[in-house]
Amino acid sequence: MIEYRNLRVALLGAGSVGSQVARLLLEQGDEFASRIGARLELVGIAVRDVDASRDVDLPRELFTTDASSLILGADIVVELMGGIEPARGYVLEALNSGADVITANKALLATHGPELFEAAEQVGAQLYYEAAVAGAIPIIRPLRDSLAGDRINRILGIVNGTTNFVLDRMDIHGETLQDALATATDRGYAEADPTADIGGYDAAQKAAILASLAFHTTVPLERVYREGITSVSKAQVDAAREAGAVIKLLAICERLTDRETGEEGVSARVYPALISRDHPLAAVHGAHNAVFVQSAAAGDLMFYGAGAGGVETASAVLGDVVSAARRHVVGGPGVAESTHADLPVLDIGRVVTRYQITLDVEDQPGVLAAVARILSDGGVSVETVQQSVPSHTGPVVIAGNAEPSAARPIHGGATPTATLVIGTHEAEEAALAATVEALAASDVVIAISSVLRVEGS
Ligand SMILES: NC(=O)C1=CN([C@@H]2O[C@H](COP(=O)(O)OP(=O)(O)OC[C@H]3O[C@@H](n4cnc5c(N)ncnc54)[C@H](O)[C@@H]3O)[C@@H](O)[C@H]2O)C=CC1
Ligand SMILES: N[C@@H](CC=O)C(=O)O
Ligand code: NA
Repeated sequence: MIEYRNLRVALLGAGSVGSQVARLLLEQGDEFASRIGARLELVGIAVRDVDASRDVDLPRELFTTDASSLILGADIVVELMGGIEPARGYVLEALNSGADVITANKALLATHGPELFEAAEQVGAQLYYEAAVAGAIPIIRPLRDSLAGDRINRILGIVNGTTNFVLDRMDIHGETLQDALATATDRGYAEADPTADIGGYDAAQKAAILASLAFHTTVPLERVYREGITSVSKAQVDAAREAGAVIKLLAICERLTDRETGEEGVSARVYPALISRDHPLAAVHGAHNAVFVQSAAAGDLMFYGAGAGGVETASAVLGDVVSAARRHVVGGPGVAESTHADLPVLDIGRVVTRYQITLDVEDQPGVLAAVARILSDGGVSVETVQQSVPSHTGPVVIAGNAEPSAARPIHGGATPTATLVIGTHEAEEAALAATVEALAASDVVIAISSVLRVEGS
């Protein structure tokens, strides 16, 4: 027997995710009422254009362009518009009025999170955001609640569905980045501006959110090192496959000790990296995501599932709606953000990982020794070297995200060339970058065609 009054839900946005949330709220009203002990009443849906065509058939009378009026008097506001403004203003309006807010907006959380959490705390409202990281996969709640008694040391994951879809298509079907991105956009995986996906911005926002939660430290978005996938070439994808590896866009958040100062800090970074085909992350296909969490007591945990997609993401949003609604009905404490550790966020230069450097050299006696000397002088220790002859002279890439520069001509055009693929042991990023510059400046090196980090050992 339901006695609690109806809970008024205002929905902002009816795109890929919002339209599915609205459909499920309407279709599963009785089921939700039983789970919550109160009926959820969808009071309206704010959109830019009430007459726009939508994939989902929803009652026209629910639509409005007046978001502020909807927010007024709502118990729960679901923000699925995306972007910073006006979403930020509406979320603040909702929180200040005492409504709980559910959002999937990682761009907003990663840039204005502290302001929003503060506003929520002031009035005792709650801000829920399970859908903001890794779509349908439960990862926010496990980090915030289930692992609240543990110490998280590292998070390694694929957290952007669009780029995983694109890299997968480039790898398996030989598609171009542009064609694969068009399909991802059609399927509702991509952001309104897909540059956010392929430029690594979306993954960086998620890394900032994950690192902040995991390390009880506010990690500002601008301290997250970011490289997207726009410079990943077909040649790199093909070479990775031939070598039994695959390129994935990874988000990595970890505790680090600065080798120079001994200071403990955290690092959050996003870049395309090589991982072995044997690694479980290599088996994450399409728009799926996977997040590995390494913690002191629980050990290794893996979270896997749909990282993007309208109906899949709606699941995470509705989970938050039900939680918020149950809090209205049965009470209980909310969850405050925990940033007490306040650890420094370390620069990318302090990160330690392995690398694969592919370079074209003159095929002459002594060249290998000269290359080995440059690496050793730079403090970068070589694990493997493979050589093939002949080679092309591709563009020079000085660092992972640097713009390619023109290859130097081979004098006289007759010098035989060879391609060296060097795998390094772990090295500090700063040492590696300086060594790659020294290699590029060396007379024996014709071109550096690829520098990739190697993760997941
Ligand atoms: N599509 C996906 O797979 C996932 C999306 N998200 C996040 O969910 C949010 C929504 O994403 P999508 O549904 O894909 O976006 P979308 O672009 O498909 O839909 C956005 C909706 O918001 C409305 N809207 C936008 N600006 C507005 C404004 N100024 N005033 C009124 N209405 C406005 C639009 O009319 C549209 O109905 C974003 O924050 C996105 O990052 C999170 C996880 C997965
Ligand atoms: N554009 C995002 C959507 C989910 O967050 C992605 O592709 O992962
Ligand atoms: Na999630």
